[in-house]
Amino acid sequence: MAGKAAEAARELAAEGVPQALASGDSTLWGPSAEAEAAIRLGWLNLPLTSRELIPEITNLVEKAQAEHLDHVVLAGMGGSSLAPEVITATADVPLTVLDTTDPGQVLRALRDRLERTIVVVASKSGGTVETDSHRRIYEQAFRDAGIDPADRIVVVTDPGSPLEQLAIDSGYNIILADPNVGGRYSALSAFGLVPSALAGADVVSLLDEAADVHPLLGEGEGNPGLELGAAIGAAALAGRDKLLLEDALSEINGLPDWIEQLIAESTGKQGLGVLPVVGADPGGAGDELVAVIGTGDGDLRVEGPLGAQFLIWEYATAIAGRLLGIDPFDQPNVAESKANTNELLAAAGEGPLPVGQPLLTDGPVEVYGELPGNPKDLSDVLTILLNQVPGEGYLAIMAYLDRLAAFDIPVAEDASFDEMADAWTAADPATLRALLAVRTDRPVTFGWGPRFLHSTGQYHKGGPQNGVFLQITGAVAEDVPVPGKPYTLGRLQLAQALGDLGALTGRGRPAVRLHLTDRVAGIAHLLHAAREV
Ligand SMILES: O=P(O)(O)OC[C@H]1O[C@H](O)[C@H](O)[C@@H](O)[C@@H]1O
Repeated sequence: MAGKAAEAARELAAEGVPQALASGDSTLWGPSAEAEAAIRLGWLNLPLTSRELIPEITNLVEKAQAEHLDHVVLAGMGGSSLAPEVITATADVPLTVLDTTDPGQVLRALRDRLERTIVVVASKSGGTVETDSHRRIYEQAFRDAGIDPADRIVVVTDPGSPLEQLAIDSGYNIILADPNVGGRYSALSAFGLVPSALAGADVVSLLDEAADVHPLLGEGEGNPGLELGAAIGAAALAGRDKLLLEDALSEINGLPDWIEQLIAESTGKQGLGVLPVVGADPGGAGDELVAVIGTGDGDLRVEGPLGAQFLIWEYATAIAGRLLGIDPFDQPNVAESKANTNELLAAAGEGPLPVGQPLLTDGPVEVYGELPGNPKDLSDVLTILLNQVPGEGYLAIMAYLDRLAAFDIPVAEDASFDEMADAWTAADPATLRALLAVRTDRPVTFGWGPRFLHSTGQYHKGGPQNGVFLQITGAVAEDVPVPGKPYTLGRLQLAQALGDLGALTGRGRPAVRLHLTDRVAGIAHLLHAAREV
């Protein structure tokens, strides 16, 4: 394997690819990708060009500090929030990220220090429904509290987007991003820097870290981006196309979630692609490739501080894309689930969404979908799904739930940290990943919906068709209207789940939806059923 990676890197160097990529050559991915690539390579120079933003960002930060706005909320999906999440977690500064349509999770943010809240509305396209909904909800909440939204909303978007126009009309602070950078490559652009700086992270150091590796990107030797991209691309071509991302020993917090979007959306298309697997222990399957961030054992190790990591992984993804023969800058299948969601909402009008009849009900969990083998209960359903995963395939769990709800679980006042952690784990739907992973030698992934729709969702629909899908939705206790729209967040969330389910079943993939009629009891029941064999 190491030999194949080195050979691929040598060949790429002999063809002059590193120099061409570093100088922004848009022809590297073939004629059909050229037009898109021509407007998508700006990320290569962000360590230098983003410095122009620093005075503007510093002004914004000083103004927010002067007004004591210390609760920073970021509304943004995919590339518009994943990088700030890692940057702030690594810098250990608080940032509330809204990349959900879960009413409970949005209400938690809304009810937290509104009088000291500043909201960054970040959307490259300016048309993303989740972000648009969050903006509407916060505008209303500020007005209801007698606060002028123009004093509290900062917009980050591309020049010319509908959101820019709206922000101008509304008198919002606007920071424009470099339009020649795609969403998932935008970590070092205004999308990564503005919310992170407001939250208190040192973004100049981040740019410095990236600038340190920048000169290496044109090199044929000693180029970490070339080596990583050649290793990922050569491994995938040889059938090792499940990329396990390990960061347990790293000082960088949460980078695998950002890498997941970059790799899954960039490579998962035309029936090809590399599946990132986050949070899993290596299972020894023949198609696994283990990449370690910082220190630890794996097939690949990527060293360096966060700013450098961003640039190296972006460059590596562009290189892997060339080796795989795909366009690493488009996301052709993401729109499909969005279109399904819009159609479902429009067709239902004010009536109920077409959820269908449950196949079975097991306590607080309803099971929707078609399955072979006549399952009698939830335990049977999970066993059948695991058995359906093909030899080269994977199981994807997709939870359209509140990802912070587990922390609401009551714990005894004198509980130790370990006891608290056990209580959270027992209430966390994400625990299902590990419980099912021990029952199969195939990778099991976990994504929060709709967040993953802007990440691995592309791979699920555009990559190799060997996934098996387990959706989880939940009853809504308290819903949130979206001002100016005919739907609530809860309705949008369910329509998103159904829209994606339709896209998956339409491809003939096995997919079921588990609906928790009582969320807390349903998660406990589900985790219990997953333990039974
Ligand atoms: O920044 P936005 O235009 O709102 O886009 C947010 C996300 O939306 C889409 O789903 C794309 O597939 C992602 O790559 C992007 O990061």
